[in-house]
Amino acid sequence: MVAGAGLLPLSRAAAEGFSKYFELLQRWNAKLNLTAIRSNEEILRRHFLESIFCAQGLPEGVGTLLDFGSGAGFPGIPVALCRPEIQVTLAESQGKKASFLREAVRVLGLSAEVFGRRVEEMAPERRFGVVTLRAVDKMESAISTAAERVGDAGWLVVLASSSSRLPDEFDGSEVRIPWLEHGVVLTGRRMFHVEQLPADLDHSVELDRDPSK
Ligand SMILES: C[S@@+](CC[C@H](N)C(=O)[O-])C[C@H]1O[C@@H](n2cnc3c(N)ncnc32)[C@H](O)[C@@H]1O
Repeated sequence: MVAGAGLLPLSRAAAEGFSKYFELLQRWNAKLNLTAIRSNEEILRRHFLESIFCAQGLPEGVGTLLDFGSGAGFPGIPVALCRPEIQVTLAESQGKKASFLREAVRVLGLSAEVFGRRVEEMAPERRFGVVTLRAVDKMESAISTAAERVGDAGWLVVLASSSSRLPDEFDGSEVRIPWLEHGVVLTGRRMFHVEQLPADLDHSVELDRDPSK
């Protein structure tokens, strides 16, 4: 299925991890309604393949990743399986989903951290090399909260529809998810922190001004 979707082959360890993860998700989902997608085929196509596509496209040399609003673990757990060199933090504020994530981390033997509260409650100094965001409510405001957690020269990666935008301080590119009609991965690298801009800079005037006048 992975090769058919144009993705790179998985390592044996990752493939075994995905198989255990799928089994665990089916079992918990039957009782706790962790994801609105119920059919096995759609779970594989949407949650698994999209997350693997995201994981395989992450830049090299990344040390830490925050999955903002991880839900049942997408894309954070697939990232931890495909890119074991990245230290993943799964942030999920709903108790039952955070419990599932802790169980998944245990069963899959991952070194990922589960942060079972809102990202806004994390220590203010915590920053990450990459912050991922997928299918979180109120996407616009979630993107700006997520952006605050991206470290210097770090990356913000948003799986969304093509109408979503990254904040101005991110130099972004967009890759279409080949098997989805509207799905894209927006990837942007932080150029500067908003608080580093001079306080007296009036952006609207600077950006609109014609340099010849
Ligand atoms: C619709 S689910 C999607 C989960 C997953 N990212 C996916 O793509 O399947 C969104 C999740 O984000 C969580 N969430 C929303 N805002 C959050 C925040 N500020 N901090 C932590 N979790 C948050 C919600 O509890 C919910 O489980």
